[in-house]
Amino acid sequence: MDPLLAAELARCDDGVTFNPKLHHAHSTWAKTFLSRPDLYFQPESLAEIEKIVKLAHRCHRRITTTGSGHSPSSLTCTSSWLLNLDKYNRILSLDKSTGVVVMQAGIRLYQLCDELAKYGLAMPNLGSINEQSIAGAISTGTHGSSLYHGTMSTSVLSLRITTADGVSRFCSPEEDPDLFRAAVLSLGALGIITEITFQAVPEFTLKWQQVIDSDIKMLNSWNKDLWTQTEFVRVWWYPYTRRAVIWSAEKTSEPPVDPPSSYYGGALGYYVYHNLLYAAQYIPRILPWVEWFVFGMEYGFANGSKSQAIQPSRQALLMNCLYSQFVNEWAIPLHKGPEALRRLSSWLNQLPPTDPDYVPHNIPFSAKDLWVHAPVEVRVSDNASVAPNSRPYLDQTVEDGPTLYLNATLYRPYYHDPPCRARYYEAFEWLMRDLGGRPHWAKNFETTGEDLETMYSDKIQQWRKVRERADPKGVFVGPWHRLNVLGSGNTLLNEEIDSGSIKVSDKIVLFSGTVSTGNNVSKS
Ligand SMILES: Cc1cc2nc3c(=O)[nH]c(=O)nc-3n(C[C@H](O)[C@H](O)[C@H](O)COP(=O)(O)OP(=O)(O)OC[C@H]3O[C@@H](n4cnc5c(N)ncnc54)[C@H](O)[C@@H]3O)c2cc1C
Ligand SMILES: O=C1O[C@H](CO)C(O)=C1O
Repeated sequence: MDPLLAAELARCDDGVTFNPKLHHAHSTWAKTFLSRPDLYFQPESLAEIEKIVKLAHRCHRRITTTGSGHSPSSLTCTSSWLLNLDKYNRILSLDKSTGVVVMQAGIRLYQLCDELAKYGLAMPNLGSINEQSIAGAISTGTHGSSLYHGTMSTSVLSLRITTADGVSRFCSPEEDPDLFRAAVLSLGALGIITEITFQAVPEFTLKWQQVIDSDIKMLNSWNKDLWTQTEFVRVWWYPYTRRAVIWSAEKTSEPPVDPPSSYYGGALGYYVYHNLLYAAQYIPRILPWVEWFVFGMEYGFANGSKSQAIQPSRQALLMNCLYSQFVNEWAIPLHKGPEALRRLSSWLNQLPPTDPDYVPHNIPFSAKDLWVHAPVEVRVSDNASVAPNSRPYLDQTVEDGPTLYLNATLYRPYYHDPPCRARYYEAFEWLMRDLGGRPHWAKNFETTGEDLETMYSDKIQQWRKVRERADPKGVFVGPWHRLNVLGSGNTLLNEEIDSGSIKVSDKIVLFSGTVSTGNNVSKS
């Protein structure tokens, strides 16, 4: 054991458990980053959490908190101390009449949804999955897809956070609003969120339908009723076939109806798709055909094909995210959506000016010989009406209007990096920046801290000020934070410089051979 830690432990003989695990391996869900923390903690009480923080502080160690490791970037990677709240996940109180629920912050969203359902309550919205912890989900700005809802953090009424001095503090829009606005989207860099008070809603059932059609039809309805036709709407856009799946859902009191099943929709489709993507690693030019075939088989080859079902919201809002993937998601003003998709299509498809869908894309990178499996997830959210004293400083959504999220997904068949990713993402991010966008904090963006600083201007400065007050020595700061949100200031006493994260690439078979990237986190 580290002699400094041994001495500090001997000094604080307080009977509180301090029980780290050694040799823990932590990886992101997509297995794009792997790290081996020195010590791994799963505390079961607040006293344990506070003790870990105090000891880290005194021993000049950094603490990273991870929920379910679903952030696709290296945000949760560390070679120092890693803490997870899976055993600190109980509901503390629940008021059925007001929908106000207080919970320990490690609770996973599926556990929360199950608990709420017992009392006739639900989360107002969900993203694609329910694996995340509530603290992890709010800490990166997780969102679903609805113009009638904001990001998940907009349902947080107050929270409790253990800051670097080992003291747990409450904050809300009324009580220490600065701390609240910094902590409600903190990227783990302020402290350990231990408790969350959340506004749930009466449980609801959704009647959804999914229609596949031409993308032009979708773009033409953009400014009419595409996003307002029902409370929840999301779109998957397939650029090579120029088609789109529109999923829309409305509350109903009708009895449940299971989604339709088809011989292809289950395991068969899953493996066929996976293996076709794998084949495309060797022959990338088949990707437009793969897109046509896979989505034709899944949703129908004819435009206008439909499917529908009626399910509880906690099932209906989820989707199967399939395989390991890179995700590069940006928030741009909603009204710029048609321009964004048309320019991306013109670039990706290298459309000639004679093509009816052609627009000048102005993207300064070539798409020649570039083949990517490029379904783009198209979603919306609206934080514009959130009161200024509760809006997160690092909120990536559009300040004064509805937000469009474009998510450039790239699957990694059997954990192999797809070809052309670097050039595709360079072009995609260039376009997103050109349209005034900001990246989703959790995802695989390449834009650097300097650009981010410009995008957030005074807000990032305000966030830093509160962060410094909560954690002056950098107990919660690692290389991802330094690169993306902390700027070029002095290295802090506890700050982790070498994360020890390991980059996993297609040259390496996962876990049977890995390469350390040396002193700094490197993006996979
Ligand atoms: C398959 C898949 C689907 C997804 N779908 C969506 C989606 O639909 N919409 C969307 O917006 N995002 C989506 N995401 C991203 C995901 O919601 C976020 O990455 C989320 O932050 C993950 O939560 P987590 O519990 O796994 O947290 P982690 O990834 O483990 O951590 C995320 C951040 O939270 C911090 N953190 C975690 N717990 C605490 C705590 N107790 N106190 C302080 N800080 C803490 C961590 O330090 C880190 O900075 C998806 C990701 C995947 C892999
Ligand atoms: O990060 C994400 O992954 C899925 C897409 O597969 C999703 O909806 C995200 O957001």
